[in-house]
Amino acid sequence: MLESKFTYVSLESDERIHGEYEAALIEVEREFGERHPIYIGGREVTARREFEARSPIDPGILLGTFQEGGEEAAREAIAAANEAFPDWSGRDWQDRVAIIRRAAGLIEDRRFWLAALITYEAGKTRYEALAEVGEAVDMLRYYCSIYEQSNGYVSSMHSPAPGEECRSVMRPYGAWAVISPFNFPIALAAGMITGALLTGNTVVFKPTSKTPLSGVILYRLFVEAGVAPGAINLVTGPGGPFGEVVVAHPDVAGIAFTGSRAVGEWLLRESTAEQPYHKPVVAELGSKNPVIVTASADIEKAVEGVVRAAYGFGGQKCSATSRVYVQSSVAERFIEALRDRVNRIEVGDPRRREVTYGPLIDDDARLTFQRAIEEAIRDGGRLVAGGEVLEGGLYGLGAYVLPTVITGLPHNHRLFGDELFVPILLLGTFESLEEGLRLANATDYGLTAGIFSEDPAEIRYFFDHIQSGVVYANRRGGATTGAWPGAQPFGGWKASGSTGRGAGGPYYLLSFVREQAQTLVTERY
Ligand SMILES: NC(=O)c1ccc[n+]([C@@H]2O[C@H](COP(=O)([O-])OP(=O)(O)OC[C@H]3O[C@@H](n4cnc5c(N)ncnc54)[C@H](O)[C@@H]3O)[C@@H](O)[C@H]2O)c1
Ligand SMILES: N[C@@H](CCC=O)C(=O)O
Repeated sequence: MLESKFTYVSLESDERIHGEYEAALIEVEREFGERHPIYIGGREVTARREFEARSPIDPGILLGTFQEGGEEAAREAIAAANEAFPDWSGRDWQDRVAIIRRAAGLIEDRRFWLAALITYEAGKTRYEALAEVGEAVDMLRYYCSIYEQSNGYVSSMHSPAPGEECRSVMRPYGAWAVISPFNFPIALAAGMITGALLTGNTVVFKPTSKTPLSGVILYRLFVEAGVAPGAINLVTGPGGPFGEVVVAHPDVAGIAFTGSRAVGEWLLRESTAEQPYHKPVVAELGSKNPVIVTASADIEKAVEGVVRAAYGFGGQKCSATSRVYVQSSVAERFIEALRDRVNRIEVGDPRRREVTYGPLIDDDARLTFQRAIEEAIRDGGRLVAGGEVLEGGLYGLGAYVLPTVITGLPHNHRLFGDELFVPILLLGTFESLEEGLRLANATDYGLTAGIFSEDPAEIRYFFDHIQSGVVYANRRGGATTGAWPGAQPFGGWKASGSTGRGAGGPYYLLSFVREQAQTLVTERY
């Protein structure tokens, strides 16, 4: 056992992780190259078409071949999830807690293997991958403890009239579609699946086609832990046909989605339009997270916090810092220190210990990076650091790009507003803290935000006025990244989320249940 927990903000690692992780890198390769079915009601199903998943580190590494499940597979899986619902929801809630705790234990036992898988499939470094697996374990255990503390959401209520015995019972809805993104293929998928299963709902899980192997492994883990076949089903394949079915199918009780704003808003709109009545859509979406650095800030701390949050996993986190606003009087000092620090970042093969971040997920991400740089320069932006796509050797195989800082663009430029999901940091300046807050809030998004200031009054002003769901002050380990279950409930305001309740927080499970007020009148009245 490791002595300390390994999180996203761990600044030092236990030496022993390296040997175990490196052994797992070799072991996990034995899983590669297999053909994987879809799982419906515990049956292995094949589709008419298949697709291959390859590693972003080197597309020569074939991770596996997967079924391209279409509308038919989605419908069959919804039927299986509905068939399993009475039994799964009718179990004692303590049984479901025991199963999810077992799933957490299995994930923990295989943490190095799973971290190695994440490295190959998503391109994360060992630090990011191990933290993600730890997040998954703690997320599942945290939800179990919340459910237990809430007595399975059964509460005795007051008796308003003689003989009336009243209870509030939070009940599951039915079969949920769970749709996950590529950037946290284990933690976020496991979190959404658990939200649904623990509370008695059943699941049709569709992982992204960018990281489908993690999806298959996660499905197997939940089944091994004791989730009944049919209570969880797995459909791999493109999002479009799956989405078309789940937004309109009357037997879909709800959708849990984490991913881009465009897809999430489409699901919200279409579900409202197509379903016979309102169904819950738990949507955790993108962002454009700001950091404010005031004149009172510890500049070294601010630079470290911004660098870790802007470039951890190559900026491919919904929580990544993508805008930094610096008070004019310290801007020059901050920019110099930032340039120096960014130029020391090592981009390369994420399997290597000394690498800070690896490849972007795919060629589309590389194109987004290139086009943003061209646009910034065309519109008068200046490169403080980076701006290049790396070439030659391993770099020529995947999408490897330099961490980039751009200044000189007007605050209302598109690049200050759109989520890019690549390692590009936009830098602007402000005169007063009020102006800094106005700039930070000038976006539809509202997921995470940070401030660096040594003045408590400034920090209070920031907390009171920033329009984001997850906010940090003076966080060297990650100015806007690295929320942890049970500590920082992770939910977006405005366009960044649909429920106002954070994942990994005390209210998350409530999105998967609806209240029933039960009144029993005893016979003598
Ligand atoms: N707020 C959060 O908690 C959070 C966490 C992680 C990632 N994200 C966001 O996710 C995005 C990155 O992930 P991504 O590139 O995988 O997102 P994405 O929206 O491209 O894909 C997410 C999932 O949606 C599926 N999908 C695509 N089109 C669909 C459709 N029409 N109907 C149904 N499903 C469809 C995909 O196959 C995938 O499984 C970023 O915007 C990031 O900010 C948000
Ligand atoms: N817990 C992670 C989740 C990021 C999602 O993309 C963070 O806070 O950075």
